[in-house]
Amino acid sequence: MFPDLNTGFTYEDCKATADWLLAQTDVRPLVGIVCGSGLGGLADMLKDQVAFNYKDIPNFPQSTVHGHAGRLVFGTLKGRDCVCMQGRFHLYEGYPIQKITLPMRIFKLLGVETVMLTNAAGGLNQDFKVGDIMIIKDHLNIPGFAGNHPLVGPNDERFGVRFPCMSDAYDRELQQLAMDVGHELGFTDFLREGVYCMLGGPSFETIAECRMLSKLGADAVGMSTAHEVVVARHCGMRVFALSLITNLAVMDYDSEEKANHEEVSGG
Ligand SMILES: O=P(O)(O)O[C@@H]1C[C@H](O)[C@@H](CO)O1
Ligand SMILES: Nc1nc2[nH]cnc2c(=O)[nH]1
Repeated sequence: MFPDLNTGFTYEDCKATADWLLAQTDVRPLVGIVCGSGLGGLADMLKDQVAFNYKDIPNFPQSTVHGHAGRLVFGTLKGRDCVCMQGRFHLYEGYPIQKITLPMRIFKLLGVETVMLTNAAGGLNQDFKVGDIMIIKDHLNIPGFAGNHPLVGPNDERFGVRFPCMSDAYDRELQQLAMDVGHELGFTDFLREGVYCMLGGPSFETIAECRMLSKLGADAVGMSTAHEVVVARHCGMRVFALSLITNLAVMDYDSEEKANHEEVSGG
């Protein structure tokens, strides 16, 4: 089920994959998009699509999660060349973290300059409602704290430096632009900003864990994005990211609410 589990993520491997893709399409994307759980419909907005199933792309992992179609879609959005991952990879699927972040390096080698990531997340901030959209301003990379970090291992300087800075991980100009456009479009009531906390999953959080994460400063919790952001920033791409708040984290022992993937992925 998981071919090439521990291989296929060196610079040469990533270059071979990027060159293979560039040979099959005239699209030269400057923007790369990652669709979170249940958000794959974003890819359908691309015009003049050229799409590849992940299973046909050399070195690519396969999507194993319901709500992640497993297609890389090239096309145009408002006349701009884009590439879109209709489905991403998560730590809990069993792949090494270097493998699940490989698409960020392939984006870079395709010519992508800006990455836009989306995810489904549980709201920890007591002011949040289901359906809110949170512009991510920062993250807590909890697997990274424990050493499960995508940049562990030999550093290839062709991608980036050994010790990349992360205090500017989320591009402030893009955050402000999104906020301004959101207000203009009348999204003020459900547009938020906050800190996203990545956990490994696949279990949802206990009540004590949710309370702890909230005290640590997280506004939303999920199982993705931070590892991709670290790799995208390491190789110098600009990053913008959004969480769709699909459920509210259970913080109270009297609550009857239970997080579940159907609610998160919209089906
Ligand atoms: O890919 P994302 O982060 O949107 O997926 C979220 C987190 C888990 O993979 C899943 C939980 O239902 O949705
Ligand atoms: N870990 C986690 N991931 C999610 N993805 C969507 N909702 C949640 C949640 O409540 N917790």
